[in-house]
Amino acid sequence: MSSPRPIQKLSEDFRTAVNLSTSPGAVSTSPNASYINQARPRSYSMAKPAKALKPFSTGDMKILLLENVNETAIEIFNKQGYQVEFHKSSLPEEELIEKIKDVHAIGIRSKTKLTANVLRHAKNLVVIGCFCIGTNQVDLEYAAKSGVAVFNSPFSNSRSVAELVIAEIITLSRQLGDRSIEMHSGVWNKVSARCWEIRGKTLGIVGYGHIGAQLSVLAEAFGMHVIYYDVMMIMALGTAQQVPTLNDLLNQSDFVTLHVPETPETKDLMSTPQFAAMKDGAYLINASRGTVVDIQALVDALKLGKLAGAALDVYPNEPAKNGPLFNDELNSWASELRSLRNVILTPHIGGSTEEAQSAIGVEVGTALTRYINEGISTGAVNFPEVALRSLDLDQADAVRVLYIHQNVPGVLKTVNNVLAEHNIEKQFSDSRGDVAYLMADISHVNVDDIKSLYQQLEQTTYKIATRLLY
Ligand SMILES: NC(=O)C1=CN([C@@H]2O[C@H](COP(=O)(O)OP(=O)(O)OC[C@H]3O[C@@H](n4cnc5c(N)ncnc54)[C@H](O)[C@@H]3O)[C@@H](O)[C@H]2O)C=CC1
Ligand SMILES: O=C(O)C(=O)COP(=O)(O)O
Repeated sequence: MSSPRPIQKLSEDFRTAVNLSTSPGAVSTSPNASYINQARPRSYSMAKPAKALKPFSTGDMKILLLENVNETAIEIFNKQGYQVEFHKSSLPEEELIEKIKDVHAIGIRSKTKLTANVLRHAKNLVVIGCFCIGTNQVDLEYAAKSGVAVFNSPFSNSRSVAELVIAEIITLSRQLGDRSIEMHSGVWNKVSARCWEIRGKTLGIVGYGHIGAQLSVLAEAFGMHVIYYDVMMIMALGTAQQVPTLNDLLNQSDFVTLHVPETPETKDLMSTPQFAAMKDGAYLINASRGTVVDIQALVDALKLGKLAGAALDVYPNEPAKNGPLFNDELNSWASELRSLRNVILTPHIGGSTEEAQSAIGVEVGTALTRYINEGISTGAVNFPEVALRSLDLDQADAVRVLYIHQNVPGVLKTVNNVLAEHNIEKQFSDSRGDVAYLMADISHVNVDDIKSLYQQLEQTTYKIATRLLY
């Protein structure tokens, strides 16, 4: 092994050698102890001090955060010395395209649409963070094929959504929304007609995943009988029962609540025939995605008195920012829906609690930092999941190779021929669909080797993206 050199010096040498400034190639900087302590996966041995790897010198990494991503994430990125640009709302497509051109990472929530048309302008993009559960707003396949990993927070706001739904079940059942609106306009209207306890009523949960299952437990604690429909066979919690078809659920439930992802199969899952199949006087709750309900058909069912009420948190078109924007221009049925009684309308706040947002900020912020600094893709939603134990601090002449490529035969042979001049200490490779990802730690590499290694890997036929960390 050659004698260790100051890491900052090595970084400068490499930057000069390969003439890279802010491209997603690779330059390391000095270790950042706070990151090592906070973010290292628990399963990693801390027996030997780990070498911190970064692809850019401090300050080169540009992160664009939209939609009021929580300050816990900003703190994580600031500690790394990354440049953070923060916006409270999402951006119009043209502005987004301009901004995404030179950023290395972007953090969004459910509004920002990262379509192929937007992503093709993102020449330096390494990673996308969805600071929410849903990832339907991102073209995941296009991102993967461009070598961009996508991370989300699979369950940090599930409890918040489940609690909101419990509140809505009682609010609908007791017509609390209407009573409150009346009182605010000075009207005393004491009624008990068609106001019910929820005890003993049947809750039908469509989609028994993280949110549906959590809700099931809470609802049973209120004395409700729970049934659920899911495309998968899922173990029932408590005394809940899975039913074989959506229709079985619809014609037994007093409350139907939707917790499915946005997919082609769930588009208009609830439309005229499904409302017809529901019990007379039942209620619908949707806190999943706006496309899951045909809202004009819901308006008709409510007007006919078939349903006794509904609570909607999500809509096919949602405003990009706060303000008086929920109108017919956005969704043709908006004013008709707003005029209906016992209909609760909320502005996509299911996951909007201090607890959820702060947890999501830490979770996704940490995942992005780990991917940027170490290449670890565990938990990515569109990408092969690859991780290696960290390099030790004393491994000054070691390089971590991150090589994303098309998943075709023969690539590893070519790449290993390039790497074989060095000592491959450890390597791991995985594929997902058309994309594969190789991570290798190699030693006995000097600065000139790094340049040539980078160039050789960049020239391979099936390469999608290369990063070298050291
Ligand atoms: N309103 C809000 O603020 C929030 C909304 N969401 C939405 O809620 C959705 C569900 O979240 P999780 O429970 O965490 O997801 P999950 O992935 O844990 O569960 C979804 C369940 O739906 C089932 N499913 C999929 N397609 C189906 C179909 N066609 N019919 C019946 N079941 C189907 C799946 O098998 C799975 O069990 C998210 O995808 C997101 O769109 C999530 C968080 C906050
Ligand atoms: O987590 C999700 O999927 C949500 O729908 C919440 O979205 P938001 O973070 O409020 O834009």
